[in-house]
Amino acid sequence: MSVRVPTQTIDSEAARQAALDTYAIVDSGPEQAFDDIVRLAVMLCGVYAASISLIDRDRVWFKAQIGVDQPQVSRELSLCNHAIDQPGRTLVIDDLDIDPIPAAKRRRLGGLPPRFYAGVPLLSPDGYPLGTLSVADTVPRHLAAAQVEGLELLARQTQHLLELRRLMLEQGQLLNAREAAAQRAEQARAELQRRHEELQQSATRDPLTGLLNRAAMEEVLAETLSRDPTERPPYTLLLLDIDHFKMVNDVHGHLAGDQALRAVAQAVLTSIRKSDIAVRFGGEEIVVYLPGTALDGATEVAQRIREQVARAPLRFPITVSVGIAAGDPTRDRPEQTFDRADQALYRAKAGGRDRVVVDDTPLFTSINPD
Ligand SMILES: Nc1nc2c(ncn2[C@@H]2O[C@H](COP(=O)(O)OP(=O)(O)OP(=O)(O)O)[C@@H](O)[C@H]2O)c(=O)[nH]1
Repeated sequence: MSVRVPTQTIDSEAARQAALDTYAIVDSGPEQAFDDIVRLAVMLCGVYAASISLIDRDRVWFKAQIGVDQPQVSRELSLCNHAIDQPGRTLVIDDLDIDPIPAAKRRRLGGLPPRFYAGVPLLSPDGYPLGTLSVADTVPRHLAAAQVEGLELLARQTQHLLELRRLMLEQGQLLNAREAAAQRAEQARAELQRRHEELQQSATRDPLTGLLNRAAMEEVLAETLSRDPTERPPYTLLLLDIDHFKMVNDVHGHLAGDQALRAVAQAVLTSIRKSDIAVRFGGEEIVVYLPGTALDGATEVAQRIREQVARAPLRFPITVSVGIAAGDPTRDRPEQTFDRADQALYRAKAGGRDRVVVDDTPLFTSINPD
């Protein structure tokens, strides 16, 4: 790490503090790497005490220390605070009795006042002094040039550790920001999808029964007809109508009629497969399209619906009549199949209602004029 030492002394305490805050290190827990450095400093200089001191607003806090009595001291009482007055230089005072710093008077190392002090300022890459790596003793001392140089090397390693910590914090923040942005994007996408589905639902569903509405049926029909007839499977159509529904409304009221309609729709939905399509075609008329289903299968479905309707939990009994017709896309058009189902329904009504009637027109007579 190359550190640009400012040519002037600290021109802004606020900027210095801001630089320190970017490391989020003050009041953090002990870390082996920092502890190792103060241990090495003690061994290198053969002194009683060493510390990595960080200068916070109005206190000096020790990230790592050996032989220092307090976990933190006020700035006025700190020798390190004095050492950063000249951020680019190591401060060495062999004997504080001869060369006194007022703060030293009230500091204690193992209960005794310090006599020797050497501190290397720790700088941010912008040159702001963050604190010091310092050694101290209760007796006067003199460091050899190699020891001072070694102490400065250890200070540089401490700066590397600080930078590593800041980079990891930034990475973490970046990751968090990215995750938060991805989460927000996903939420927005889900919301859009939900609203789209809601709109789709309201545009294609009959609100009373939840069945597809006629507009949706036209859409499905158009889409189906756009495909090659040979790719479309044969199918059956059920045309279902509630019996004497006018009377249900007249006798029990329109709301009860609505309930009956919902019960019939429910009976239809629980009797068909996912691939089948049920449409509220008119007032109380429901069309069910059963692709790939032959007449006998469709008759079973229709009977199931009839039985379910008969068991519907309503205050009054209701029945349905069903007409069924088979369609073959390679031979007849949908309206022809629909007409045949309608005729079968007519016969069910005429035959006494509450029944299923299958169209018996031989398929080969149903010729597609196109
Ligand atoms: N409650 C309610 N009634 C509806 C709704 N849509 C249509 N109807 C009623 O359904 C009744 C249909 O009656 P008709 O077509 O005369 O037939 P029906 O009384 O069922 O007699 P058949 O079909 O011959 O058994 C009318 O009274 C409509 O008002 C609806 O959404 N809710």
